[in-house]
Amino acid sequence: MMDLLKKLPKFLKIYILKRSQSTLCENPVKVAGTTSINSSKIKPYSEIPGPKPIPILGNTWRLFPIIGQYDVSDVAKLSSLFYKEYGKIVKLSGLVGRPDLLFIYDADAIEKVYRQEGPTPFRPSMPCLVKYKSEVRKDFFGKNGGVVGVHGEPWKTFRTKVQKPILQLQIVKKYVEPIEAVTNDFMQRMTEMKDENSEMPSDFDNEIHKWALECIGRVSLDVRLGCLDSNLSPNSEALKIIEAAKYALRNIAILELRFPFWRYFPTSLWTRYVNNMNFFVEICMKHIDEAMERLRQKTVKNENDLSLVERILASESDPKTAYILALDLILVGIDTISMAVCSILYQLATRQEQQEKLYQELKRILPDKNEPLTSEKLNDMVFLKAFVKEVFRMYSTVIGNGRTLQEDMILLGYKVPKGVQVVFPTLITGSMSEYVSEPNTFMPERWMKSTNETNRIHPFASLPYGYGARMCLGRRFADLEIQVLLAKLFRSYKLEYHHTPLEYKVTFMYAPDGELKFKMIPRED
Ligand code: HEM
Repeated sequence: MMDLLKKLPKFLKIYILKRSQSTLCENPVKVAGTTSINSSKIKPYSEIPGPKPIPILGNTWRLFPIIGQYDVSDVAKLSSLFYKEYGKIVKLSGLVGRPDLLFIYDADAIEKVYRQEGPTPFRPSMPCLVKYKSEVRKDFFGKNGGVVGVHGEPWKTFRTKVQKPILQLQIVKKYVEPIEAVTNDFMQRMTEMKDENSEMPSDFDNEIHKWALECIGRVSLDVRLGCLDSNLSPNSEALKIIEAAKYALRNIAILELRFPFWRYFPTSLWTRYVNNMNFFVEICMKHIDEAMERLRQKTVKNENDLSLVERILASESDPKTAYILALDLILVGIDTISMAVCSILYQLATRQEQQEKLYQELKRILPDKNEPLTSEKLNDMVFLKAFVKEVFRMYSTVIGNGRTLQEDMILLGYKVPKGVQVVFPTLITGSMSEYVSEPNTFMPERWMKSTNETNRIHPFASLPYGYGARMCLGRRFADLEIQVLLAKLFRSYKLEYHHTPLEYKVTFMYAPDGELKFKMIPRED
């Protein structure tokens, strides 16, 4: 078109350009989620379908850790009902004291929001934590609030300081051995815990939680916390940490699900929450100070020899960055991963054929089951990684993500004002036939390179770790921890499940709801 224009006489060029500008409003414009739409047909926000505001709903919808505003008890079902009843865009308004929620079940529209989120994306966060960081302990956090529950420039400044080391493959690779050591202790504990039928106890999920806690302690505090020891005394720091971890994150749901009295006066649950958070701040300071002392005593300070914590300490004059980073990683890096592991283990234990495939892959890469892991060996475990991705697609642990719009935007033909909280229901979009072929078939192979071209997956339909500048900061460590656990466990043992099939539910995250009494059978070779 431009080439053609160049060849025309000047007066004709001016005429054509003016005409095209004057008719711009009538021209089709590209709108996320549709092919094109006439801009005069863009519909007002008020016309977006959705349930009529019911005041009581406002009391049940509360912020959900990490991803935004959700009713913790049945959001997965509710989200699916919304889609069936209203279609690809659903507005939930009339929420008491909070902005509207806009659910979008369209991978193109999700892509548009992510791509236009700007340099400081805004993810709605847990109000409890926001209050704790910005009011209760303002003295400690000041302007250095970390990444979770922090927005705008303070978020960007902190994230820029820490994201290079935490996402650098060279650094993550260093943790294969330490995470393997934690995992060996966990497997030892599993063998001690199994009953006369070789089954795990009914609270096995708690043990997985301790493994996750031990892993995150090793990464963010440079220490073995000792949570996997079999005989923890009631006064031990490890036991206190295990208890506090439950209140720091899991019980946030209770605080935020009910009417938020804690916003107005300190309820007993709120006081407990604050005390637990204070305890975590102390733990982080104590272990980071010890790491700093070790670093001071190191004679050779070659950057490549430093741990994650040491790198942060070496690059910052104030240890506060390391304290606060550790706190944030602990807050969001335990339940996410432990619930994901519960789900992956359940899927493997109930899909014997696929477990056998995994075992064959592991046997090929690790002929001797006792040989140590390396990052190269983990890289070769393509079926293992594909299996995890498929679990995330069909049973997304974090069932969605969200962004608060910082600018007005046209989404699916509607003008959406800034300030609205857009929800991306990953759990639903990951199983929509227009984005994923054969969505209801559990097929890890779809994630493997060799799979044929007819296998489609829209890149924004299933994003377990989010996307863009605000994407999960711990994703490389999360992947590593999951891979190490699966490689070690399934190379040496077979897991079976012989009880009533479990339903998935959003209790805190999306995970099988019930006792994970896996039978653990040693592999002969
Ligand atoms: C399977 C386990 C995990 C899942 C599914 C998961 C998922 C997510 C998601 C969806 C987000 C929001 C991203 C966005 O807004 O685009 C997030 C944020 C975050 N995650 Fe993870 N995560 C996992 C494990 C971890 C672990 C182990 C850590 C710590 C080592 C961690 C640290 C963080 C942090 C610090 C953020 C906030 C980032 C920011 O706001 O700048 N996550 N995660």
